[in-house]
Amino acid sequence: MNERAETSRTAVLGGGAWGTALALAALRAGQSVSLWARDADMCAAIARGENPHYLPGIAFDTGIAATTDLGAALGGADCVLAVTPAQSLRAVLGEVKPHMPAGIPLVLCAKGIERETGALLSSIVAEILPDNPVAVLSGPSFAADVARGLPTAVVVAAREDTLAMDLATRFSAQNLRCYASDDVTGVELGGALKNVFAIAAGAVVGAQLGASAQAAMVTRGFVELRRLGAAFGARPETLMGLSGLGDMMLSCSSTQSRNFAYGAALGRGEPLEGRPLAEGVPTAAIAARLAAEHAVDAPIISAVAALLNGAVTIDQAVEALMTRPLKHENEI
Ligand SMILES: NC(=O)c1ccc[n+]([C@@H]2O[C@H](COP(=O)([O-])OP(=O)(O)OC[C@H]3O[C@@H](n4cnc5c(N)ncnc54)[C@H](O)[C@@H]3O)[C@@H](O)[C@H]2O)c1
Ligand SMILES: O=P(O)(O)OC[C@H](O)CO
Repeated sequence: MNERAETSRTAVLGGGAWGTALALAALRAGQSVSLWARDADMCAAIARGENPHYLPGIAFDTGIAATTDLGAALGGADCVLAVTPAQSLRAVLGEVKPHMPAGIPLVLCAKGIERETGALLSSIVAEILPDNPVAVLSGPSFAADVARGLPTAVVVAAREDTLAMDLATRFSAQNLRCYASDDVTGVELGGALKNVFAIAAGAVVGAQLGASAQAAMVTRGFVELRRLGAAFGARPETLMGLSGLGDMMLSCSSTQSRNFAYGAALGRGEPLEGRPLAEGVPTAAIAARLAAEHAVDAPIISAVAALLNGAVTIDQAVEALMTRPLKHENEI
C-alpha cells in the first residue's frame, strides 16, 4: 500500500477483464474502489470476488463496490479510470458527464483510436469533459496477470507532469510499478497501435510463416509506429518504452493476447465471429487511413487493414510486403 493512496477513492468504468484487474490493483494500492458495469449479475460476481466471464478461474479480494448505478459509482471518487472498449468511449463519457465534477482526473485505460473519426481517445475526453484533466495508463499488462497479482510495469502519462507522478504514485503497489510520463500522445499511440501489430504477428504465426518472419514483421512494425508517432508529435523515446516496444514485445509474442490470438485465427483461416475483444481490428482500419492522410509509409498497418476487410489474402499481403522497392533500413 502506498501512503498517498490511503484516503483516495477510485471509480472504475467497465467490469470486463481490465476494469476488474485495475480495480483490484487500486484496492491493493490502498484505495477505496467503486466499479460501474452495465450487468447486475456481473456486479454481484465482482463484489463476491470473481468475474467468471472475463477472468475465469481467478478468485480475488472482495471489497470492490460494484454497481450498475453510474452516479453511485462516481460519487466521492477523486479519480476515474475509463476501462470500456475504445470504440464505446464517446458513448460512455456522454453518460458519465452529468455525474463528473470538474477537476477530477480521468485516466484512459483502453487502447485504440476511434474508428469513425480518427480521434485519439484523449481528444475525445477533451471534447466531452473539457474540465477534467486526462491521463493515459498503458504498458505490457495482461489483465489476468495483474488480477493474479503478478508483477509488471506500466506508464501513466498526463500533460502536467505533477499529475502523472501523482497518479503513478497512487496506483503503484508491490507488484504494479507505474512510471510517469508527460507524453500523452506517445503513450496512447503506442498502446493503440501495438494491437494492430499483434494481429499481424498472430497472422504470421497462424499461417506458419516462421519465427524469422514474425521477428522481421514486428521490427518493421515498430518502424511504422515511430513514423506515425512522429507525425502525431509523439516522442521517440516514449515509443521505445513500456507503452510502445514493451507492449509490442508482449502482445506480438503471446497467445494470451486477444489481438495475437485473433490474428492467429485469421492466419489459420478460422472463423472470426464471436471472438473476444480485439481492439486492433477497428484501430487497423483507421490507422491505415490516418497514415495515408499524414503521408506516412505504413505497409504493415495497411496490410492488416486489407486482410481484415477481406481485400487481400495472407499470401497476397506477404507478397506485397516482400516485393516493395528496396531502401535503407533507417529511413523514417
Ligand atoms: N484485458 C487486458 O489484458 C487489457 C490490458 C490492458 C488494456 N486493455 C484495454 O482495456 C479495454 C477494455 O478491455 P477489457 O479487457 O476489459 O475488455 P473486456 O471485453 O474484457 O470487457 C469490456 C467491458 O466493457 C463493457 N462495455 C462494452 N461497451 C460498453 C458500453 N458502451 N458501456 C459500458 N460498458 C461497456 C463490456 O460489457 C465489458 O464488461 C480495451 O481497450 C483493452 O485494449 C485490456
Ligand atoms: O489481450 P490484448 O491483445 O487486448 O492485450 C492486452 C494488453 O493490452 C496487453 O498489454
